[in-house]
Amino acid sequence: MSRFTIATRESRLALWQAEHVKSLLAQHGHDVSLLGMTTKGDQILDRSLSKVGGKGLFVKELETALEQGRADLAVHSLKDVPMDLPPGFELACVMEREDPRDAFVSPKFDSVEALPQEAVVGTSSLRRVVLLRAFRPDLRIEPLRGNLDTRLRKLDEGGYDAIVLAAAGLKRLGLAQRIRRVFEPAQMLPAAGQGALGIEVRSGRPDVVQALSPLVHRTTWMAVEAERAVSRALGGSCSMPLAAHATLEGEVLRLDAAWGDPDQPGQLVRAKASGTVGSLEEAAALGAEAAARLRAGGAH
Ligand SMILES: NCc1[nH]cc(CCC(=O)O)c1CC(=O)O
Repeated sequence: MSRFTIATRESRLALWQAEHVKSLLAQHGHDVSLLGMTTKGDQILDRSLSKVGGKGLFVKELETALEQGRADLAVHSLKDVPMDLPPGFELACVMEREDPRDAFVSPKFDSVEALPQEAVVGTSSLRRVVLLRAFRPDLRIEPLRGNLDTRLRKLDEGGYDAIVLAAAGLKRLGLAQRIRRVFEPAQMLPAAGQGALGIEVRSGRPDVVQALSPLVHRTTWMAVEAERAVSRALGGSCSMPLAAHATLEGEVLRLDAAWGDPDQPGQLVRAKASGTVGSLEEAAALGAEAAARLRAGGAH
């Protein structure tokens, strides 16, 4: 039984996730404390993240804490974790996925179909923008940044008719009652890794990897490995207008991916790949296959 420190961001969702891992590790007899920190990504609320360095801004400070030995593990929403970690770091654990779907949240309207012409929808996700435009080109999509509570507050203050958020975050924070409708993946394909938690460690920490092994959810890991491989093959950034969603039944993995050109509203490229997978490498190979199909269809 060991003592571990978890580096975490201080948003309500990040703290929920870190506490969740803490309690699971405690059930396995470990003594765990949290080290809360504010990252650059949390401070930048006015600009699009893709313009200032991408979502990696959410993980950098946590990695520094791992590097300096101030913490032993960092818990992340996998969606925010860059496709390739910097040298010296590794993904030691992927946990069981929460709902991977996007949620429609609105004080007045039941679904995106119920929105009037030219309604204002808040999201800063390029993926959500290109997918929404593909079936509702009339909507006025306005930027919306900040943590979940901030985004809900901005909706309640009347700035938007509706917003789109990950169902997982809302459910984890006990805000599921705010969900008016969950989008089926066929309509709003989720982001690679959405709803899954990933745990990062400094390389060369077999003690931490060992302690985390009971928390690993292999089915989720296979699915997100395929999803992340799509993104990696198309350039690795997590701020691309890209969606990738995989499910696993037995050993059969089915992967759907979509890419939309922000400059060509309404045009989406879609691709699928499926096959039997017995390892993370095989799952990643299906992701690369879907990415090649997207590229052949014009994704860049
Ligand atoms: N982009 C921010 C982000 N990163 C992780 C989640 C929560 C859902 C998850 O764990 O994937 C969210 C909120 C959202 O997209 O609405």
